[in-house]
Amino acid sequence: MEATSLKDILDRVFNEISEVRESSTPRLTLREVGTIKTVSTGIANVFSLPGVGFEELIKFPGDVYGIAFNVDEEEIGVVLLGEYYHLNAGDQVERTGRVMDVAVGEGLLGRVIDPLGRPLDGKGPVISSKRLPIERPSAAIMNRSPVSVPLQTGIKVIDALIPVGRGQRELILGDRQTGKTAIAIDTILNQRDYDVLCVYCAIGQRASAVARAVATLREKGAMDYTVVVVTEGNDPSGLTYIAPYAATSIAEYFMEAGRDVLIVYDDLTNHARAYRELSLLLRRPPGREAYPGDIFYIHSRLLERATHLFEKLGGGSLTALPIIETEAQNISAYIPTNLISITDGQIYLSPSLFELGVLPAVDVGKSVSRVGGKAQLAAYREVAGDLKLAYSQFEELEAFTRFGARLDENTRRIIEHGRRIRALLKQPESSPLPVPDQIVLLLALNAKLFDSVPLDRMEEAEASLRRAVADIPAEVREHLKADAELTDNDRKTILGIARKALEHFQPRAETENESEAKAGEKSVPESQTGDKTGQEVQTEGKPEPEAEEKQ
Ligand SMILES: Nc1ncnc2c1ncn2[C@@H]1O[C@H](COP(=O)(O)OP(=O)(O)OP(=O)(O)O)[C@@H](O)[C@H]1O
Repeated sequence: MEATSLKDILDRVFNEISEVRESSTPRLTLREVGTIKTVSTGIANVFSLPGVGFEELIKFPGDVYGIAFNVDEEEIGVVLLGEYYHLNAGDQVERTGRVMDVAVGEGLLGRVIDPLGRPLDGKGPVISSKRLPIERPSAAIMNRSPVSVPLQTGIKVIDALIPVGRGQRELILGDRQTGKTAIAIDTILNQRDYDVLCVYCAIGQRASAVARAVATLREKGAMDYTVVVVTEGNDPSGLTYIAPYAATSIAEYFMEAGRDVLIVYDDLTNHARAYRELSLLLRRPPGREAYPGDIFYIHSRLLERATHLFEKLGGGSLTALPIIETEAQNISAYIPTNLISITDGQIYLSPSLFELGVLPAVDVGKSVSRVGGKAQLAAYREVAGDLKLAYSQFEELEAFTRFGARLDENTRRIIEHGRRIRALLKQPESSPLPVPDQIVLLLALNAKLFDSVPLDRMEEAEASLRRAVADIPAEVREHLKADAELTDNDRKTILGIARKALEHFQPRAETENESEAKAGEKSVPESQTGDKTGQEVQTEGKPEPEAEEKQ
């Protein structure tokens, strides 16, 4: 009995000792540590990290991370994502075994963050339960659905003549200060009524420009459905380089959850420059304009992620509006041509139109939307064809008026109509127009109801017609919003209301006294001029700054 109990005791003690031994066995984790060889602007060369993978995240002292970009046998070129002034040759760095990822989720809506997900708006930490890698493969062709739903920008000239569809990539390009950001921000503002989430990615922008954009979004209540990802001009180039990829992952999370998303990259010129800087510092061979050979690939793999997913994958979409700055209107420079060939169309902003006060300064002749037309609402399609034709005819003929040439009646009419089109397509910043208002204005314009309105009263006439939109019966207004052809009855009702709203803007008939007074002043009164001359074209309405300054 005693012997058994002694054996039991010994067994128990033995078991306990083994348990203690097992639990106290230190868990060994492998840490691969390398050493900094050199540090330069935004770049570090590291050696003794033989197992590192391409684009792996490397941890530097002071909680700074870097991405392994050049992976050679002897050393690794690392792009730094933070301040590097405290780093020295000889410092130790560590492999992390993971690639760069970013926090995603609903908690990001309304926030201003940097590409690493750090808050910049002073509203505390960003709440998110999921992270996605910043570089992800784009959707397979079989998972993509055709672009079929319009993305209303609320900007008349774009919605009517250069329509954008959900899932499309439409480039906005133009010289500096031509209103590129304004178009993108207005498009975001207009998404409030359409349940489209937005991501605005400011890449290497001036802090004041970013602050202005965020203030506009906040003031107009657009931050509720927008995420702003910011890198400023003085941020490390590495951070600027990863910004659009991180922003796209944030947008893709929503798209994969079945939502429609709009992403703005403002602008990819700064992105290309940051990549060029990094590549030159990493001693990659420079090519055209000193850009590295894979400059096309960095933008194509980014924009390829914009798409419209199939219904079985949730049917979400990601529409991309990349922005590019041109120099001296040179749209055939390297980066603009790359982007033009990657995207499904471009909106070109002309500095000369901007100077003439034609805002937004969209040059319709140089702008195109390759897939948006298929997604355009039927009511727009009805007006767009005539409008485009009339406008391009006008642009061709406008040159003649500069020389004060005598114009026949038909040409004069085309020019007068074109001037009304140009005046009506003007639109102030931050005031996107609802679809019914746009279609009513464009129908009236096509029906030449504006042609007798003096040019200096066009704004007033437009406002009057917009007020009259409220008088349009609800079922007709629904037709305008729905993707349905307008019936003859709809058209008649709309034009009837438009005629009434515009009747006060017809040129004032001269009273007898006024005519007599004029007759006294001039030997040949204007009303007696037989044919309409070029001089008359220039004196009608307000003197035309467009025609004069273009000389
Ligand atoms: N439709 C408009 N109506 C009135 N002003 C406008 C309009 N569009 C743009 N502007 C004004 O034009 C100026 C330039 O606009 P914006 O900053 O959008 O241009 P940008 O091309 O993005 O400039 P940058 O080259 O600095 O990025 C701003 O002062 C803006 O307020």
